[in-house]
Amino acid sequence: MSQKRTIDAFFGPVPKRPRKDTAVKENSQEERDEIILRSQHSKYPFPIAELSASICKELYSLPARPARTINNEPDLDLLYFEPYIPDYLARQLFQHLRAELPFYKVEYQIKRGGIETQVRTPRWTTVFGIDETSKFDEDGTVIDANTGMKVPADRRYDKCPPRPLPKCLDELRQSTETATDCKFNFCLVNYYASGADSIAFHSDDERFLGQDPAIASYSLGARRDFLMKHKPEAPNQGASSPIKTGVIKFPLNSGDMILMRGRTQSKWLHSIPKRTGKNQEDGGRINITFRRAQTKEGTENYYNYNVGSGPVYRWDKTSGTMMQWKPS
Ligand SMILES: O=C(O)CCC(=O)C(=O)O
Ligand SMILES: [Fe+2]
Repeated sequence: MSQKRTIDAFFGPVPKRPRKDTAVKENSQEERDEIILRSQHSKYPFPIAELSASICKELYSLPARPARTINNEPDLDLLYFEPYIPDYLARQLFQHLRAELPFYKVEYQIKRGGIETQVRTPRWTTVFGIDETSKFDEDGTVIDANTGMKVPADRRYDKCPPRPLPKCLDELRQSTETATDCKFNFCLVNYYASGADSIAFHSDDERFLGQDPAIASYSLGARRDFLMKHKPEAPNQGASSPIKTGVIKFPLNSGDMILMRGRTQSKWLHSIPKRTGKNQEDGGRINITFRRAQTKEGTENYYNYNVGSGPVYRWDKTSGTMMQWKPS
């Protein structure tokens, strides 16, 4: 057998078992790629496979193309990597993440015009990370970022306990930090199973992200339109002539990454609209965003809306759908 790669202590490998269905060749690259290491944490429903050694190596050569700055509209500041990840690699990443990550279909209540409505998130979601007041030690225990002491029970961490980024997402985070000069402590993942899944116009400008947050957003899989429009300005606010930009459309391809920064979140809205008709069955799309939350309220918010309190789902290759997962 070939050598085991070194890994962080708390991502300890599941005992190695050669796969029965593969003919083992002597110390070849294929053989090394057959050894599946898994990230583990007490708050993961199941261990999460790492990327193969060969995919991992490819991540070091990213981004595939230098970024283009898009700042030709009022308050808009984007870095567009077209692509960040080349197509063949984006395809492998898509397959890996869809098969390996735990997903959720979060439901929550909102009050509109005094009436309570139940909302079912129109896509699959999952999240990993912790705000900057805390971090994980080598065993995966939540410790205070300053003192290094174990964080005592905190209501904001109780309902959905925080969990670290698995190695397969953490490696992309590291690449993203190097390419953008930004720091991230959260990774949110959306899976749009078909064109019927969507995200409505919104901005990611919560207070817990601080002023003018930078958010890196990756697309893998099916091409979907990313729409942006300026927030309406109050009539007598600042500018002598009101801002009229209309809707800007980015047809995002697999492997593309957009870094939204500056006033983009405070002044603009973005969305992924549904696709209808013959475009609806598109094979699915994964969106990964890296963000930096500053307070425990951020951790609470992200887990509430991306994990929630419902069942865990996992991709089922046979049926090609997400299936409810139960511990065996
Ligand atoms: O899927 C996308 O590209 C956008 C996702 C998004 O805006 C969000 O998760 O806040
Ligand atoms: Fe967003």
